Amino acid sequence: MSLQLDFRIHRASFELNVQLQLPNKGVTVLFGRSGSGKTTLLRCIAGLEYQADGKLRFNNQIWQKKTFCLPVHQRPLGYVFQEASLFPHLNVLKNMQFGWQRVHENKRSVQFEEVVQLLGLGTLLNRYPSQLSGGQRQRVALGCALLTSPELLLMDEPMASLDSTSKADILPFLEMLKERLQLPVIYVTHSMDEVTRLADHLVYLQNGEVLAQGPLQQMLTDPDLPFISTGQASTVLQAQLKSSAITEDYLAELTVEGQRLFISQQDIPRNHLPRNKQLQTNTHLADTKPSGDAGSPIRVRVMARDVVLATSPPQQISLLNCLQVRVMDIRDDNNPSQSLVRLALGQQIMLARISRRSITRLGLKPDQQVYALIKGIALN
Ligand SMILES: Nc1ncnc2c1ncn2[C@@H]1O[C@H](COP(=O)(O)OP(=O)(O)OP(=O)(O)O)[C@@H](O)[C@H]1O
Repeated sequence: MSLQLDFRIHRASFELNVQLQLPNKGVTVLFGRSGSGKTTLLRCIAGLEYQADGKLRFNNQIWQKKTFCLPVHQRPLGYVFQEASLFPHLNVLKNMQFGWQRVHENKRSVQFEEVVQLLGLGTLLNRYPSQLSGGQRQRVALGCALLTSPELLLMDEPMASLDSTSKADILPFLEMLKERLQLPVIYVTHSMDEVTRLADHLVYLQNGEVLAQGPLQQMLTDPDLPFISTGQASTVLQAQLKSSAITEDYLAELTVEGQRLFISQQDIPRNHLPRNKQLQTNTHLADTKPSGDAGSPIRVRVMARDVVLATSPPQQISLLNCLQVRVMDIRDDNNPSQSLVRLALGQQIMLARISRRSITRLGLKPDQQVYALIKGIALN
């Protein structure tokens, strides 16, 4: 079960040549610089690029081959664009009913009320698009796409036109959507924040070709890819929230590879918090239904620059998190005073950016057991 594609497009100043097999679950992010071909590839999948030569198979359905191209409207997909495209003369309810009513009852994979609740749209149903903020419009556009009961959701930089407050508003909804609906999503962005919050699988496009693809953590820590050499170098740890996790001082206790990790309660997605703690945080999600699944996986982004290394566990120190890790390798950084250390934490990989002087002073070497110290407030 997957999406298999093989596309070529020749334009005067651009060529796309992409062969991919993508997982049919979770969020696949198409990442790359401006002009690398992300939108073009998404449009090929939707059937909107009429010059595209190639093949496309979604699960057991052939959407395109040499002699055949399934028309766009017959592909079971939803498409969310950079700018929400809503009917201006219809209120939110009618906009959402438009696609919903066109799907036969037997073919509906979501309930109308479920989508309204999931996206927190209950209080907006009587408003017209002109009376909505950019983030609210995008939530409605997403709702409209979901109500067509798609088997695949395509999202092209859905937050690119939003300010940072609206982005922060909408990201938790996307996280919840990903968790609640078993709907594969292909998502275009060049925001590392969105990548680390949403991606399960990452495809790195460069000049119309796939430079690399793979699971998120593997891609973010791959020494041959540009991610580790940026100032934003980070990794995403897969952790679990303990069931009695929220402490009296508003920290959440997680476990990662059998070790304890504390982060601020406010950085836990609201739907992961035990129910009695849910109203204390993220109040903009108040009209969505929480799941409260303690023990469910939580991703924690750790920036390489926020990790301190020690050869013995420090005493009397304010840092909350001290993880036992093994040095995998040490590489020169773009900044000549710095080194980038890859660390094995059980089956997972972390990054630390520390000075070359500290590497020498501590005598750090591959395979050495060390302690990675991270401030709780540096994690989210
Ligand atoms: N309709 C078109 N006709 C001709 N060239 C096009 C057309 N659409 C896009 N291009 C070119 O194709 C290349 C890939 O464009 P595309 O929009 O897919 O890139 P992108 O990675 O999505 O970029 P961005 O991140 O800026 O949105 C670019 O060089 C662009 O100028």
